[in-house]
Amino acid sequence: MTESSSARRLAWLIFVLVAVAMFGNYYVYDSIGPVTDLLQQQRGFSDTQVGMLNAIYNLPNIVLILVGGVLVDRFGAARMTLWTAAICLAGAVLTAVSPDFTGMAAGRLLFGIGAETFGIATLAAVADYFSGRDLAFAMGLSIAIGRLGSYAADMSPTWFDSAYAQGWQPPLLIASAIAASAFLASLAYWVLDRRAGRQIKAAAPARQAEPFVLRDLLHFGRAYWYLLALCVLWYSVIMAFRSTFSIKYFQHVHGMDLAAAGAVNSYVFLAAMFATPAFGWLCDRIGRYAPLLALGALLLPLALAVMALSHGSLWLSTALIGISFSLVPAVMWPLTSRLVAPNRFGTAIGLMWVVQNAGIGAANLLAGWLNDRAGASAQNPAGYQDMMLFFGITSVLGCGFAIALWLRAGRRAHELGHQAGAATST
Ligand SMILES: C[C@H](NC(=O)[C@@H](N)CCCCN)C(=O)O
Repeated sequence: MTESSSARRLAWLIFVLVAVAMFGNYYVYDSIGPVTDLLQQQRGFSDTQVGMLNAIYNLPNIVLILVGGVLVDRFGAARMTLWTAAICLAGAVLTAVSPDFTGMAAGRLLFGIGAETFGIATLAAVADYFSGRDLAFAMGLSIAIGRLGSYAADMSPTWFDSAYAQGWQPPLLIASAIAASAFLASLAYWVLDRRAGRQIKAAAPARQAEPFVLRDLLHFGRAYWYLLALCVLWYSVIMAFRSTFSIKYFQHVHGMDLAAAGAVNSYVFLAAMFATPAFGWLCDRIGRYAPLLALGALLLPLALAVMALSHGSLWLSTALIGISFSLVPAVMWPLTSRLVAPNRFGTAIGLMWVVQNAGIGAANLLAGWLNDRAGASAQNPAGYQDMMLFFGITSVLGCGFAIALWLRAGRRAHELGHQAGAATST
């Protein structure tokens, strides 16, 4: 076996471990939704308390992820994946075994503190081991496996029906067991990284741990700031609409029942599992990041317009959202690794996710307020127009930043081909 083929095997072995860890992390993140009803029936939790179990995940991250990103650059992806997987495991166990709401909320808080930094560390791990040719494919595949974790959590009432029949606790203990497997995979990754990793890390320049200086943020090029703006605007719309309001909107405006509305929503997730790595692969092959990103960003306002203006079947708008939901993440994260120096990748993502978390929170609040103000309901479907207008304007702005990035790429191609040896066309 040649040195490069054994290096490739090791890189893919590490990828499998990181992907198992990501699956577990996304599963635990989405494990509260399916037990909501049981928590309300058996423990008497209110809607606000259940909402708090998810909101408390985002709250610390509005500040903490930047620190997490800096720590990833300082201590390396493998060590931070291991530490944060341990924090996530502790959080998942505390959530599952706590006798009261306060203990469960503390568990979710702990999980949230670990989970977003874990997300940065795992993206950095993939960037460490995959160079230009496979980078977008490997990142797309790892995100897809994370989405599979979310999908598995949504399907868990069917797959683990006997656990759900026993009450709220067994499903959360299953989530803890999955968090434990994520921790073991992170431990194995850390061991492998220490033993052999240094020889084979991608052709990219190695990360040199350097102290963080606030001034470094100013050295990110203009293309990075356009990407950050797109990240905030696009994720705010996609998360607030798809995860919070879409099912209700499909029921009230398009006359669907709950099962049909949920199915339409889940097709987007399902499609993303296959399409995200496929788009990553395409991106690696043609090396044109900026136009693909602009296309993905453009499809979101188009999908919303089709949805709001037509009353026929939702297949076209669902397909457009599905492509956007797959294409934008498949391009955005590998592109970020090209826009900044390797030893600032964690910091760059951390900064993007700080603003992204705040944006998603604000978009959820504003959309809910617009619906309440207009009295949106099944009896008053027109009441959803303001929300759709808000999502439409926000996504058009996001698309504007994607186009600005593309135009910038034409003039400053080197900014988008940062990695040595990477395909530099944009
Ligand atoms: C890779 C990207 N992740 C994020 O944007 C995270 N800030 C949020 C992840 C939430 C589930 N753990 C993505 O999933 O597209």
